[in-house]
Amino acid sequence: MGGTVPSQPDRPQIVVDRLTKRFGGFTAVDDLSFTVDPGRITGFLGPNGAGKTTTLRMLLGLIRPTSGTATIGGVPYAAIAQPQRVVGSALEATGFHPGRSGRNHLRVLADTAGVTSRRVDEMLDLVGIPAAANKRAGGYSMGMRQRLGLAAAMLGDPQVLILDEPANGLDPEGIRWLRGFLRHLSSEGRTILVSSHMLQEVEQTVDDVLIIANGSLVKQGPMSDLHGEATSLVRSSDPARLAAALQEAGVASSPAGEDALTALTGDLRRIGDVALTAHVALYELRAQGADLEQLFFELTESPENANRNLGEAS
Ligand SMILES: Nc1ncnc2c1ncn2[C@@H]1O[C@H](COP(=O)(O)OP(=O)(O)OP(=O)(O)O)[C@@H](O)[C@H]1O
Repeated sequence: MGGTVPSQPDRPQIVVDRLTKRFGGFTAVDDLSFTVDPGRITGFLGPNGAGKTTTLRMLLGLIRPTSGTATIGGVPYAAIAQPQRVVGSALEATGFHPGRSGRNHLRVLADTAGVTSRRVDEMLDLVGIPAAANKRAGGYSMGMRQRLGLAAAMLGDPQVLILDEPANGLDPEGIRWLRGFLRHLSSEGRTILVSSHMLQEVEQTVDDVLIIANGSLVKQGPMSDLHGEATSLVRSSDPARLAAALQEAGVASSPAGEDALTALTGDLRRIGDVALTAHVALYELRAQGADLEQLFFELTESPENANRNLGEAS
């Protein structure tokens, strides 16, 4: 706070550079570096205890790094003049006064952030809990508390959103809603960082992934790189001919029963295009999906194998 305040770029990037946090002799975050780009949803993934929350807390200026830096739009969080207008965050779905209604909770925050109370009602609408606005937040379900947390994060109309496990406690409908919500915000060019301890939970939500284990980065890149590990089941009129055509197109495959192949790609369009060109009729074409659970396990349980497991992906 105080001093000269550098102006924030319109589309701020998050940059974490050699960030380390030790608690006594224990290293929770270990020389971690990554960037998070605007206009994309980035999943910050790792098993329980990997150091995600600790990293987010340093990013939000709540705890001090042992070494390294974390900046948003080029400056540390603490140096941002009106942080709620630049960065919205929801670290955990607690911290609500249980006796206070959702609306009153947001009003208190709106006052602090210098935001009109009209915006409070707009945000309650935005997150889909207007009917619960006057109910005690203490009686909210986990999903409703998550939505209230998102409403709070969005109060200042921030360009950057940092959310810790926002899908926790949401039912499938809630997760689908969250996906649409975040997608809309990222399409407006906002920078969105979302943590999760389950890759599958955010598989269809995020554009990019950052995977950490034991406080260190094991993988950063587009989600499609992980999907690149996928395979597809292809049933067709002429599997041998299709296998040859796929091979020519650089896609390996192996027989999978009578009229089927397993192709080593999750790119269904590509298979469809190759089949069309080869004049092979497709009877079934379905992504079998990378075994994300297995992949996540391999990445986070044996970081030294990460690059090998992911081939060229970086
Ligand atoms: N204040 C603290 N003092 C000591 N150790 C801490 C402190 N905060 C976190 N840790 C430890 O640091 C490690 C990383 O914790 P962190 O909460 O960042 O992990 P996480 O990836 O967010 O996990 P989870 O998904 O369980 O929230 C854990 O082993 C945790 O016990």
